[in-house]
Amino acid sequence: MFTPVLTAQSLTKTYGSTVALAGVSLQIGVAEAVAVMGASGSGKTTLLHCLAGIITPDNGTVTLHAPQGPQQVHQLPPEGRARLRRDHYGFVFQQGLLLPELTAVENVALPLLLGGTERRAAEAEAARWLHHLGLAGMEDRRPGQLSGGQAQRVAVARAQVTGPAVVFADEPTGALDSRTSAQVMQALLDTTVGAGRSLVVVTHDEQVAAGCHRVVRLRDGLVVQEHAGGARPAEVVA
Ligand SMILES: Nc1ncnc2c1ncn2[C@@H]1O[C@H](COP(=O)(O)OP(=O)(O)OP(=O)(O)O)[C@@H](O)[C@H]1O
Repeated sequence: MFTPVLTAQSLTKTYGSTVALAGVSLQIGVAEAVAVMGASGSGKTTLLHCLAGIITPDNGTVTLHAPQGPQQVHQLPPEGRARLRRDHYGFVFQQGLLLPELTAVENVALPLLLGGTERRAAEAEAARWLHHLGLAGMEDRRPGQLSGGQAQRVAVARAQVTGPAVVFADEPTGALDSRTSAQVMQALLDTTVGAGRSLVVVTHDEQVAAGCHRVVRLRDGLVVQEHAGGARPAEVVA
């Protein structure tokens, strides 16, 4: 049975005369991995940012089906969207966006500290995630002392540490070779859909999309194709 975690309806967004989204409707299911693909400029990042409450659409609605009731993401003021992102979402970007002056464990602990968790507990939980992602022993390294794949796994750990309902990833493997890319994508899938969470991943990489349940293709700000990816729910849902 398909249970939606996120519902977007008729999203539009323009920047001056550029139409980034021309009316996109999309549902993301609980424990579903959805790849968003399309040519450069087709609106992928704009869609991800609308779903994630980073920006608001000009028109249309985004509803997060949170345990405490539906949240109208598009109507929230900036501070409400910031809270929603902190409480319900995780993020992984192409370059990881780790803070260079913090160690791996401090980077991963950061979302918990911002949410009010005490430092010792936050760092213990962060270390647990690093261990889970095969990074035991790297806790005290700074991002500059990690390989690209290791840094991305730290970013995956940071996205998961608060137990978000949905993880958004924008080209999470874009800077990696294909073998490392496959490992990072597997880590993302294991820690999201493998734990009952949802994943929305913007990618140009067909291999990454093949690991998802569903692939949505955009052109000129519209969904022009939607088809199953390579993953079957029964294989990845714990
Ligand atoms: N902040 C902005 N200001 C002006 N135009 C923007 C802005 N953000 C996006 N755009 C424009 O909106 C359109 C869609 O951009 P978007 O980044 O969503 O595309 P994309 O599919 O993610 O592209 P890419 O694959 O190159 O990252 C593009 O024409 C882009 O130039």
